[in-house]
Amino acid sequence: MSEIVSRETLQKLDQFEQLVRRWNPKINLVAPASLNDIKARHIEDSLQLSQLCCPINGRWVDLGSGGGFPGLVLAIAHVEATTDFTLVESDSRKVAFLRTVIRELSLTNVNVENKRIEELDPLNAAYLSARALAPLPRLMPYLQRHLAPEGTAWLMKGRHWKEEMSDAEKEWKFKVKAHPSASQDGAAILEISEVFHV
Ligand SMILES: C[S@@+](CC[C@H](N)C(=O)[O-])C[C@H]1O[C@@H](n2cnc3c(N)ncnc32)[C@H](O)[C@@H]1O
Repeated sequence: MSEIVSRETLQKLDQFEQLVRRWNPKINLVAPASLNDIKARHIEDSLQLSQLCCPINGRWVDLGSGGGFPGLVLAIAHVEATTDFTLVESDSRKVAFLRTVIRELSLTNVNVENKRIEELDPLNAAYLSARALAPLPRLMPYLQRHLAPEGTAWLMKGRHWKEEMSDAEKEWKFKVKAHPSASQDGAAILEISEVFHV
């Protein structure tokens, strides 16, 4: 990880990791079994998007952020002026955690929407991300509603991504490129654009 981010970013990611550890017993931000390996399982996993999408230019919206993966990790790694991040999370306890991190790390490029995705006005995002939120067919309406016409979604999927894609293709037309995930055998990051309901 140290090869891809600056020393200041590494320090902030360490602070973030400490906060996850502190809050996790209360609100289960990550599975307790993965707590010993937060860096590889959650932080570096999230940073894969940074490598795929760089440079980021425009509004990034992370749906169902939970403990901040991948949206808050990306906001910590991308403080450039051309980018701003919105984290959408319906669980108020997780929102309290996300806002605490934002305050303690003095992040100015990220805000949190404490709402259900379905309740939001269209967000016109240049980038949308979602990790462990829902199967692809359930994500497609969110993409159609919240992606800007030229926008791209980056969906972090487990090993059943091919079946999810076949299911989604029954009702949706979209452009897709599958990038193998470095974190888990068989997992993929789906880059999706030009979404239309059939
Ligand atoms: C399994 S967690 C994944 C969290 C995070 N993305 C990660 O990878 O660790 C899914 C999160 O999405 C939130 N969520 C689920 N459905 C939602 C909805 N319709 N609108 C907003 N947030 C939602 C849940 O509260 C939960 O925090």
